[in-house]
Amino acid sequence: MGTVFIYLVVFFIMLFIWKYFSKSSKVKRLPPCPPAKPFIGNLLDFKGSPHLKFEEWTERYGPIFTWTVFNKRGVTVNRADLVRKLLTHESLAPYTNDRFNSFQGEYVAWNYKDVLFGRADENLGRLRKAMHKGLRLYGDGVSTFENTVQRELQRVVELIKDKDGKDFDPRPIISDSIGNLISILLTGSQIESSEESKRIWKLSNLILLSLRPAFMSIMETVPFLRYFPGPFRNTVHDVLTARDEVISKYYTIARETYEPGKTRGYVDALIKLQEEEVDENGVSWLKEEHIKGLIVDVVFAGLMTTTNAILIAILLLIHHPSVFEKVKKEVLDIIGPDRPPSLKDREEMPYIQAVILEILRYSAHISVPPPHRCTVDVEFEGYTIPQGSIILLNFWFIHHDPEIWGDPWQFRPERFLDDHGNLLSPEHNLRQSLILFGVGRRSCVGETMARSRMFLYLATLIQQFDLRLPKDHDVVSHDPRGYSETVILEPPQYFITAVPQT
Ligand code: HEM
Repeated sequence: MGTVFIYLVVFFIMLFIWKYFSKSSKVKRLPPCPPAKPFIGNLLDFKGSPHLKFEEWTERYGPIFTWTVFNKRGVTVNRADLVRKLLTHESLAPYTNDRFNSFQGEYVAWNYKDVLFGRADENLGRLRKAMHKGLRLYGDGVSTFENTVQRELQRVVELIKDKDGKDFDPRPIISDSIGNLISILLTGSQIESSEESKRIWKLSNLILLSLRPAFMSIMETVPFLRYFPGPFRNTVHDVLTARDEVISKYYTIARETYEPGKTRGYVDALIKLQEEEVDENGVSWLKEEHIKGLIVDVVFAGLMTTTNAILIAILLLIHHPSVFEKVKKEVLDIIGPDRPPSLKDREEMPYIQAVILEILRYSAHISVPPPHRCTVDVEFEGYTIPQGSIILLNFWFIHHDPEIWGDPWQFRPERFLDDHGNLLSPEHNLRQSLILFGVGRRSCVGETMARSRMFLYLATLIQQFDLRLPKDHDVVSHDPRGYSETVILEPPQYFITAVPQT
């Protein structure tokens, strides 16, 4: 009874907020909007996959449309050239690259002390730089990274050989392996137990769940719901518990055992930066909570994105044996059967590069990246995007737009090659339409790492095995329209056969 009363009070407060904001809107011309219900707006439209709903709306309302959930307005942008303009044009970029008020930013990232959920304030540039430095993917860092991944891949190859040519589900092997790499990246040490792997996956899964548009809009409109018994309080509790477990494992221990002059991994590199970048009073701008926030970012953004990209890649390759044979030939011609693939090989391997681009385009598995927020009323393409609007980038449609791609539902790496088999230059129209890692001030900080890991994993698996459809299990479709309903898409469970290269 008490809970019902509380929810009724909440309902009336929200009704008041909605009325208040509806009256105070003095926007000139809004983008087209699908029909919305009084008070809740388009909330019910987001029951399923947001990216599929957005695809439907793009076909009906065009490249920019708007929607509401309670008093929150969202604007969705559905063309690569428009995304580029909105996020990078000098007259717009200062106002379109903030993130929005979020439960994740406030609670999970210690009041926006990270990059992923962090505000576009004076610290953002420094934090992005700190993250780049911590990831150490330049200079000597590249060979350290390469050696680590190569060693990890030897372990993966042995695990797959143990399957003895029988069907197996590659997810546990790949997800443990990427988890292991994250652990080595953070502290220099491997994951010690399956409990540890479960811990970082639990945190990532919970953050992913809390990123659903309906959940976020409700949490922003009525933040105090998190204090009342019910699903919101439970989610908040679960995410924070998982976050603290990860931090105590990766930050607290690294801090206690830190030795100046010795950099075991990302956490040490950040502690070192904290010691170096101090003002005249010896106080660093990089606070302990920033370091923790950056750890949460690497765990969440680094784990799910690449694991799913590699699993999608394997699924696509077993369904496209002619692509597999072609890429295998390139791997064996350039690298040969014995030596581990190295990042330098990439320059001579246009086909595998085209395959990786096409895997990421075809699946568009970051279907709707983390929302941006408009900090002032912005005039754009004849419309007003009102101050405070959430801006969502519809990467799903952008990478499947038939006007750009012609046959978007065909997996065809050749689309990224010219008549001589060379990779299209980054300036080519099609490459410009590919904005998988975002553009401008909030583009992906982990792009180099993600691309490098994908290359090394795929080149090694293709070199060492013939990857084929399963013999004794149902064949699962590779079509991304059937993947999970979360904002980072993941393929359903599937089985493969891997015959070792003789
Ligand atoms: C296939 C793999 C990946 C893809 C496709 C991808 C894609 C993206 C996209 C689309 C964004 C949002 C851009 C925007 O908001 O405008 C983003 C942001 C971000 N990514 Fe990635 N990402 C990948 C892997 C990674 C990895 C491995 C890391 C870290 C180790 C990472 C760290 C981040 C961070 C911290 C941000 C937030 C940047 C900011 O807000 O300033 N990502 N990524």
